[in-house]
Amino acid sequence: MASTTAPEPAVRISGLTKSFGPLVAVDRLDLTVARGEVVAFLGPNGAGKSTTLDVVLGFSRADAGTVTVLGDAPARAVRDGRVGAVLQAGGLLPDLTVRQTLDVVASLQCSTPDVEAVIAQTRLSGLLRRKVGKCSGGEVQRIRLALALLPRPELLVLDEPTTGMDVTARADFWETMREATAQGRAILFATHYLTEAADFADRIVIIDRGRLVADGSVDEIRALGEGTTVTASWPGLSGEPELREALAPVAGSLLTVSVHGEHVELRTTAADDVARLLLTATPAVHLGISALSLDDVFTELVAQEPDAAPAP
Ligand SMILES: Nc1ncnc2c1ncn2[C@@H]1O[C@H](COP(=O)(O)OP(=O)(O)OP(=O)(O)O)[C@@H](O)[C@H]1O
Repeated sequence: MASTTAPEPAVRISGLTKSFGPLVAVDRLDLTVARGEVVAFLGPNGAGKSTTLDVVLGFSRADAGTVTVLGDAPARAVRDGRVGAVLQAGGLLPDLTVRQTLDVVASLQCSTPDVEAVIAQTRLSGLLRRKVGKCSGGEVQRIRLALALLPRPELLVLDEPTTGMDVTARADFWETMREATAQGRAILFATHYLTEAADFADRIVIIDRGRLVADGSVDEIRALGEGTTVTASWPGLSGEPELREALAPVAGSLLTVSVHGEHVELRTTAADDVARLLLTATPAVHLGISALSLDDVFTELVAQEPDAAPAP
């Protein structure tokens, strides 16, 4: 039940477990999305994102744990029009125009949606007479977004909404999202694109093999990656042993070392010392120092899960 003083979060997932036969797709997952918060849900293929979102949307039931949406059972919150979803597949009739599609869906709603406002928000006014079957992938996702916004939902759930779009279409979709969601509704979106997570979300949640591996702001996630990357060219370098020998005084600071021909790449907790040594005591040139990218951190986080994945 929603309280008048302290509203329940948009999504509260506690100990969610969901298996398919012997495969544990989601394993004791805890995740909360506050009202008005925008959360990106990341993980490699098969990590359990869609399985989790299916439970949040009431399409399937948890084997264990609890999920509430806006303080209610997921299926009920969805039925009451409090949740909008943008999914990848299904649901649209190719022979209807965009206008007809919006009108039909609007006519099925309990409340009277402001169709014109949604058309403006999702920049569909130039497409209204086009048949849905003739729209591009990016345009179809904008139509789906418009349909999801019609009931003015308090929570929007998007499952990889920009997959398959080119860079321009993706940027356009998120720009539209930004305008369409300026009203402070909560958003939970699954994505494979770290940049859109970093650009659009307040918080990033990463899962791997059904388990939570990181949950925090973009800066907090980035800070999980230890060290700084130092790159250089070393003309005539014979191999990694020669590099390691030269760096012996700072060996304790080295996290990773890789050598590709004359190209050297290191991760270290003492970038200045390593850089000084490379430039003064070795033939290395073209030195570069950079913070770890979000991609580096993501790769590291999902690679270091200790448990073996269940057999497929
Ligand atoms: N209905 C199902 N029956 C059997 N196995 C399933 C079913 N749905 C999902 N799985 C399995 O559960 C695991 C998690 O799948 P899920 O689709 O949730 O991952 P995901 O993180 O959304 O992946 P992707 O990024 O590739 O979409 C995968 O191993 C998948 O094969």
